[in-house]
Amino acid sequence: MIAARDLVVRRGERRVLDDVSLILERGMLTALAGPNGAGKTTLLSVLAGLLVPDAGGVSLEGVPLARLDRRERARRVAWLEQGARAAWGMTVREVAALGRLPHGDRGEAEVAAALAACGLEALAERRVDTLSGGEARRAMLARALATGEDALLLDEPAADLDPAQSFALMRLLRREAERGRVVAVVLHDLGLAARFADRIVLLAAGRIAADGPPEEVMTPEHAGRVFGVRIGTDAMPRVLP
Ligand SMILES: Nc1ncnc2c1ncn2[C@@H]1O[C@H](COP(=O)(O)OP(=O)(O)OP(=O)(O)O)[C@@H](O)[C@H]1O
Repeated sequence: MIAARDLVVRRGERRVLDDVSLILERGMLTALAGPNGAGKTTLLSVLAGLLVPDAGGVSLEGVPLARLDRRERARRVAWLEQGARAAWGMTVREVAALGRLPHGDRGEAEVAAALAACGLEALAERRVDTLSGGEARRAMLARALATGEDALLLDEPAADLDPAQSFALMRLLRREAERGRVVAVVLHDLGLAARFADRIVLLAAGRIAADGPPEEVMTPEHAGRVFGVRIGTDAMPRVLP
């Protein structure tokens, strides 16, 4: 598991993470949601060990991330940054294989499994700079999948994906969680979070505003307080997963 305790990140005078504590268990799919600027990316990058907090700390299976060398951390915690895109002419397979860099091996079986999981087998030899936005997003996801042993931390992986691909992504993440990984994912699509996540952590102004199963977190009261919008349960036609 990944445990974060009393995290504070300051940007100038402002605390963009303000005393955040949270434990991410293996086997659970956790969605991080919240308004723009709430601190989701900041939190995920601290959890990945890429940003050192001003106070507090993060541990992976009881070992402080700061004590792991960068290579080991990169092997164990896979990270997909927001808007990640490979812009040069590598093939999809080569991009996925970048996930094996911290392992120092070719990891052909892991790369093949990641490509298959992302539905990219038919595109494996295509140059990534010829892909559609959604296909390119899946190629970057395959890179993350090929890497991580313990944890997958993904920042808005569903951006650019159509409904079928979004659902496929969430099912894939559920399977990864069920295989015993820690899986945490930033989502702006609250419907997607509500349908597929085991747990939703709602961030607002650098603090945890709500944390629990979707039915407890996705309430009209939280939506009003955190996002300033009204949500209903019956007015709109719903796409079923
Ligand atoms: N390097 C930086 N310097 C100054 N302020 C920063 C820096 N990085 C982030 N911030 C600020 O910290 C706050 C939290 O940013 P963060 O990217 O974590 O938000 P977010 O919840 O991921 O937002 P979004 O949904 O828009 O991606 C924002 O107000 C942002 O402007």
